[in-house]
Amino acid sequence: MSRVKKIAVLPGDGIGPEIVDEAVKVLRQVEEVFGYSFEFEFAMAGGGAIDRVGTPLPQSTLDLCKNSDAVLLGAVGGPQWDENPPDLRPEKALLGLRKGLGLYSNLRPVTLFEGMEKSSTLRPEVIAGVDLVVVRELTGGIYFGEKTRVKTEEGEVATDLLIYHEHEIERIVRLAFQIARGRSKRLTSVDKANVLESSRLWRSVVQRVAKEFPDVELEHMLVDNCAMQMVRRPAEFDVIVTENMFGDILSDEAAILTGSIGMLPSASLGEGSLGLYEPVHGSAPDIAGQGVANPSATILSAAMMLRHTFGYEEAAQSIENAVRTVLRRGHRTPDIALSGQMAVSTEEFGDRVAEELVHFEPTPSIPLEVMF
Ligand SMILES: NC(=O)c1ccc[n+]([C@@H]2O[C@H](COP(=O)([O-])OP(=O)(O)OC[C@H]3O[C@@H](n4cnc5c(N)ncnc54)[C@H](O)[C@@H]3O)[C@@H](O)[C@H]2O)c1
Ligand SMILES: CC(C)[C@H](C(=O)O)[C@@H](O)C(=O)O
Ligand SMILES: [Mg+2]
Repeated sequence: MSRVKKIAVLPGDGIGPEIVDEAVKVLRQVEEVFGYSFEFEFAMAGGGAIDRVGTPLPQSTLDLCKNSDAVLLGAVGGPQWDENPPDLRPEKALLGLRKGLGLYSNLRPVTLFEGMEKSSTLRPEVIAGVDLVVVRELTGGIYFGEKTRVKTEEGEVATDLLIYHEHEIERIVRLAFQIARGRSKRLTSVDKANVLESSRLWRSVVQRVAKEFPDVELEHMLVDNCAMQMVRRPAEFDVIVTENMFGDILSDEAAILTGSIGMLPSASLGEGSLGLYEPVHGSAPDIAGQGVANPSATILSAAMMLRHTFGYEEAAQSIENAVRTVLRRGHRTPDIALSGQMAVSTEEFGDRVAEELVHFEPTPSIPLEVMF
């Protein structure tokens, strides 16, 4: 019997608590079905933490995460904190967690589940066969460079430093090559090397690391072209590796290939086994508290946790298969429901996925599998 795994749970703001509840429900069902044991410890992060204790990422939360096997996060942020000074922004919690836990690689699988073509606003024939992974650098680049804001005679001036060290590029690029090797052996490196020096460094590091992976077909693509190709011929992408901000933007765009931003999970990993698992979307203040948020992204993030941190591959697949089955049966939240179809609530969707786990039978197809 494996030892109890400790999971730090940070529901956060907006729809965060609603979607995290469903992922925890599914993980509890995994305990029942597979005999694993999880210990969930809840903690504050984001806007709620600012309101209660005056900081987005309390030291106690960071310590809990460091002392856990994995972290499950909902989302942070909301309009009530939008005017806060930089250090009192909910998003600081996320950036602090990623940096504080050394989680430099962010895997964002983009999978089109069967029957979901019609849920996207894109034409079904354009998105047919979409199955790609965005590998996003997560602790460097413009998000973490020095920021300044000064008043001058001509008005205010603000700067954000975009800085990359060679070693930061090298480790994420090597991981992306390894992932590509385990999939279809195609890697697209996305940069803006026609303008940015940091991108020229990025490209030269990619070219150097590529020599270790002669079996992987590499292409370089400028980010503006990539944004266009992503909706023109998305099924031709397999693994995309890119820097922090480009990865943020491209992954939201890629979400629409799957039907909704509510479908995209993520894993943030570093050198050790500790990982942070969260949906790609935000706190969706416009639908918070209504019970209509799509919990798939968070449930699928829990599956990624089982795979990447705990090595529970069969249980991870069982969650993915359960989501697939529930969607195929037409149980869908409003963001992905077809017109004329009765949508289910966040809670009902989670219930259905949890019920489906009981009926799991392993299949050889693993669309979300990322090998490294
Ligand atoms: N990881 C995070 O915590 C995270 C990520 C992105 C944005 N944010 C924060 O969230 C807040 C809102 O940001 P935003 O509106 O730009 O992005 P968002 O992702 O929260 O919402 C964008 C749109 O997608 C919809 N949406 C998002 N998740 C959904 C789901 N699970 N089911 C159905 N619909 C869903 C929302 O209703 C909204 O219309 C901001 O404060 C932002 O900084 C947090
Ligand atoms: C909220 C924000 C800091 C965050 C990011 O840009 O990394 C979010 O958009 C994401 O994609 O996880
Ligand atoms: Mg984002």
